[in-house]
Amino acid sequence: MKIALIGYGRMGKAIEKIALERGHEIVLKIDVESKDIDISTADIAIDFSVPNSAFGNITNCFENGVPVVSGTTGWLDKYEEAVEICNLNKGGFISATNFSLGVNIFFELNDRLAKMMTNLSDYNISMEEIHHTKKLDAPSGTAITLAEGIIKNTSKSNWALDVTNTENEIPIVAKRVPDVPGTHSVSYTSSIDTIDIKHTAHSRQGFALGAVVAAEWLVNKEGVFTMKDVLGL
Ligand SMILES: NC(=O)C1=CN([C@@H]2O[C@H](COP(=O)(O)OP(=O)(O)OC[C@H]3O[C@@H](n4cnc5c(N)ncnc54)[C@H](OP(=O)(O)O)[C@@H]3O)[C@@H](O)[C@H]2O)C=CC1
Ligand SMILES: O=C(O)C1=N[C@H](C(=O)O)C[C@H](O)C1
Repeated sequence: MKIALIGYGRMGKAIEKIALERGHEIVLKIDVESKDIDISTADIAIDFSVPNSAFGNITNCFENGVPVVSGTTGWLDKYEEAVEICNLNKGGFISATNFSLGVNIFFELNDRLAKMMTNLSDYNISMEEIHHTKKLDAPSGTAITLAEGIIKNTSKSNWALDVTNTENEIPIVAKRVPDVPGTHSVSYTSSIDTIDIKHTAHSRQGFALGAVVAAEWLVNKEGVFTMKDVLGL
């Protein structure tokens, strides 16, 4: 595949390495300085950039017939609008807050646990995410997806950052610690015990490999898909 990388930071570089190892070609590297780029020379674009550029770059791909795998977080309030533009252009799109196999299994586990806890009102839910200090958004996209999984399956109606004692919201604590690739945990605490589930990424390799696998899966397809489709979960 001829891949355009949108964003050539920590993730862009990790994706380049894995894509080359798997026999793909990087034909474009797009960053904030890029001007007059002809994206249509690529078979697919992989976007890991910044929240305020993602929507424009992604929809530009759809308008030029290039499918997109996007991992950028912090812009997803415009996701439905991007989906509409993808469908209008008969494009291909996968956006995921986390491309690693492990986290996608963790998402399933989180949904299942939330279902089991639905009627157990003695337990208080809380979440924590820990990332490196260069991260622009908080809470992480992965934490928001986990919270959405809990909201879908319990009486909680929202999530909130750094709150205590809330009836309807899931409290999320976001910590920033040098060099941490991404750690997420969900806890259910009662006076008797605590149930914790936790995912710890040891590097960015899982995110990058998942994004390249998603691109290989999407390249000749039309439609809007998720990592559940890619992984058959
Ligand atoms: N879904 C997933 O599995 C994962 C998602 N992420 C998400 O991916 C995103 C990128 O993360 P990461 O690589 O660590 O961040 P980096 O800051 O290392 O990389 C972002 C890159 O985007 C570039 N950029 C800035 N403006 C534009 C623009 N207008 N067009 C294109 N590129 C631009 C930056 O360039 P410059 O430095 O010159 O400003 C930088 O090279 C984040 O939103 C992060 O949350 C991260 C890991 C996994
Ligand atoms: O910015 C990061 O680094 C990460 N971002 C994603 C997120 O916001 O969930 C995924 C991963 O945790 C790393």
